[in-house]
Amino acid sequence: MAKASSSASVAPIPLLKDELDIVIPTIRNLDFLEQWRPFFQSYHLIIVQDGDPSKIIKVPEGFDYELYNRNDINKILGPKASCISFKDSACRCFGYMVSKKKYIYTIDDDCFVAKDPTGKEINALEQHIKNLLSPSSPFFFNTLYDPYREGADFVRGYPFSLREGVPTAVSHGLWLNIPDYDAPTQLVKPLERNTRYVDAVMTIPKGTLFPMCGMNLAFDRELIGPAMYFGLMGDGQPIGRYDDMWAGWCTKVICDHLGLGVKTGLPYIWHSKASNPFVNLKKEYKGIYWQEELIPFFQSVALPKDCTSVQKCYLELSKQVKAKLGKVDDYFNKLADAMITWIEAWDELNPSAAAAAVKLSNGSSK
Ligand SMILES: O=c1ccn([C@@H]2O[C@H](COP(=O)(O)OP(=O)(O)O[C@H]3O[C@@H](CO)[C@H](O)[C@H]3O)[C@@H](O)[C@H]2O)c(=O)[nH]1
Ligand SMILES: [Mn+2]
Repeated sequence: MAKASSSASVAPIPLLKDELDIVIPTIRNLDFLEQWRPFFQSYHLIIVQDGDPSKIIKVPEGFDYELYNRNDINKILGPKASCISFKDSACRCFGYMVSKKKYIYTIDDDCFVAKDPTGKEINALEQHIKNLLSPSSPFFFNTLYDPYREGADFVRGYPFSLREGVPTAVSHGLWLNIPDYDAPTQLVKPLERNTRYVDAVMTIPKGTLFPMCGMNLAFDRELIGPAMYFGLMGDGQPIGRYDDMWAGWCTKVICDHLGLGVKTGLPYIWHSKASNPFVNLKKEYKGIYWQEELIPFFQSVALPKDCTSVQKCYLELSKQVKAKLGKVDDYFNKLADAMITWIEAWDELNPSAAAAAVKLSNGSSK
């Protein structure tokens, strides 16, 4: 007898629907959400409005969101608001701090739904969630890339003792169309577009830094949230467009120390707008030569064994920034202080997580 099978077309419940916030930094109306509606509508949005707080940001109907402008940030954080950048996408990290969810996805408002080589629309959020919910393999490189992916596995010679992997803290997505190039590269190659879709997700090996871009990024807020400070950028600061880079370097050395994983690759988004390369050059230029000292610094960072929580790691990192980078430029002394303010503000807004971190540090979590 033919097997009767009827399944009412019940829409699957979006993964992590009540455990993930979408954080969007913005200076413009959020019409871009229309394209993301099928993928984002079930999730709560945290909109961080930068620039003039009196400007009204239009959000399309039907989205569940909270919006914070500069007045709100100042009211909530008081003097500690000084650690949140103004007039730079770095302001987005305020959204990470006020969220109460386990996971964060952050996306820029000029990023749209991309299509894979078959022409299918990419649900970037779903792929990030898959990346975060499956382990990472930072201690030994798997040449077939993500071994936990459908149709892949660990290759011959991969130690079985390492195949359990470690928890994934960060999922770093990529971009079709406008690549995230620095200003000099953008100036030299104004027409270059990224058309290459690489069907891979890989763990960034332990001990290796990477240039983390904030425009299509997800992370486990409970595992690594306090390290995702996007620094002092924009208005009144000597540098911009190094917010996500700074956060990525701090995050990676702390993930390496705590045995957490960072993945990069899928999903892709469609980055639609090239920001002005001349404006970008003005923002970036100090970072372009400073980073020649910053990278060796992060490569040489050693965190003490008793740094068992992200907060403790981050405060230790702040000390080392002051001691070793303060002589590069006084900006790093200010940044080191702002790193401390960020942790104080984070713990103030997240007291239970802070208490758990202290318990962990005192080893009293037995
Ligand atoms: O002063 C500002 C400027 C912009 N924003 C919001 O931030 C993101 C990114 O802005 P935009 O797409 O205009 O700039 P890009 O150069 O493409 O951004 C890339 O460089 C990084 C700079 O840090 C950024 O993370 C990358 O994505 C948009 O949502 C703007 O609305 C802002 O909040 N304040
Ligand atoms: Mn952009």
